[in-house]
Amino acid sequence: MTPPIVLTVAGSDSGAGAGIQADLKVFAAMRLYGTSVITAITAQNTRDVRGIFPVPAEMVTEQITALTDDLPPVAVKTGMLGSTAVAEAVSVAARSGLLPNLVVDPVLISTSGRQLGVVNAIERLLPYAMVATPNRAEASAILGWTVSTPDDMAKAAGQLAATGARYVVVTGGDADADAESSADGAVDALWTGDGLRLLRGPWVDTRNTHGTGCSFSAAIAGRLALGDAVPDAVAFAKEYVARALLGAQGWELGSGHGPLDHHGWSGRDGRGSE
Ligand SMILES: Nc1ncnc2c1ncn2[C@@H]1O[C@H](COP(=O)(O)OP(=O)(O)OP(=O)(O)O)[C@@H](O)[C@H]1O
Ligand SMILES: Cc1ncc(CO)c(N)n1
Repeated sequence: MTPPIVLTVAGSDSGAGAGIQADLKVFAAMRLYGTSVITAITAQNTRDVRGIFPVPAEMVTEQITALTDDLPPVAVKTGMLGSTAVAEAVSVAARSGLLPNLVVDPVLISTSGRQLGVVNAIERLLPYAMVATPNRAEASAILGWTVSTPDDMAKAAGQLAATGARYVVVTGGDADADAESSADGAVDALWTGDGLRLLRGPWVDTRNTHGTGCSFSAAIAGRLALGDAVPDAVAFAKEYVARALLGAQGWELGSGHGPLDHHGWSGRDGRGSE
């Protein structure tokens, strides 16, 4: 069967744990055909982001039109956009209907603390999002108040719907900074348009968490490309990330936050059947 096309619009991570490289691994693990539009090049490893080279907005537009003319995606995710000009170029494409089933991961700061995006750029794109996937820090930056507990996450998910995103998942993966919340398991809050749900999964105790957010949003886009409804795609992505974290728990790649095992299906195929 010809695989569905799924597109990532994101930054390159030289360490290949996050960004474009992580997204393409997720798509490959799901046996989808992944394409990519690169918004910035980062010099990065498991410890830090050392340099950022932005791609000009015109070149981002040229990549998008080259793909939509010949390899049109069924679903799309965005990650690091870098600049307001790039976010504007991506918003123009979204407004023209070139980016269907759009999952917006509002990347603002890397796990290692480097600024990778700006709030007003993300806000331009959110009205076109089918799903937005901010973590707690990103939700806090967009809303202007500190999102911390599961109750806060649920409230934030509802408030973020006002940005125009149809579904919002506020993820709680940075809870390793916060032992109390990791004791509750891995909690995410989902706004579905007509209600809120808390999604709970087992907490995986590991240092290898580089790229969890990128992989999560890529897996959601992947399942949308396969025809899932959004809540099912989100549930699948949560389980996928948990498995990928477990698979890489014993890995020793780099001395910082190492990558996930994107192919760690434990006998499953990429489309979720045993
Ligand atoms: N240690 C963990 N154990 C289980 N699930 C986790 C863990 N860390 C993250 N997750 C899950 O991974 C998904 C992505 O969430 P997370 O909050 O980590 O994204 P993020 O902070 O944007 O990632 P990044 O660090 O790549 O920016 C969520 O479903 C979250 O619950
Ligand atoms: C390129 C890139 N995108 C996203 C993230 C966030 O994890 C990162 N560290 N690097």
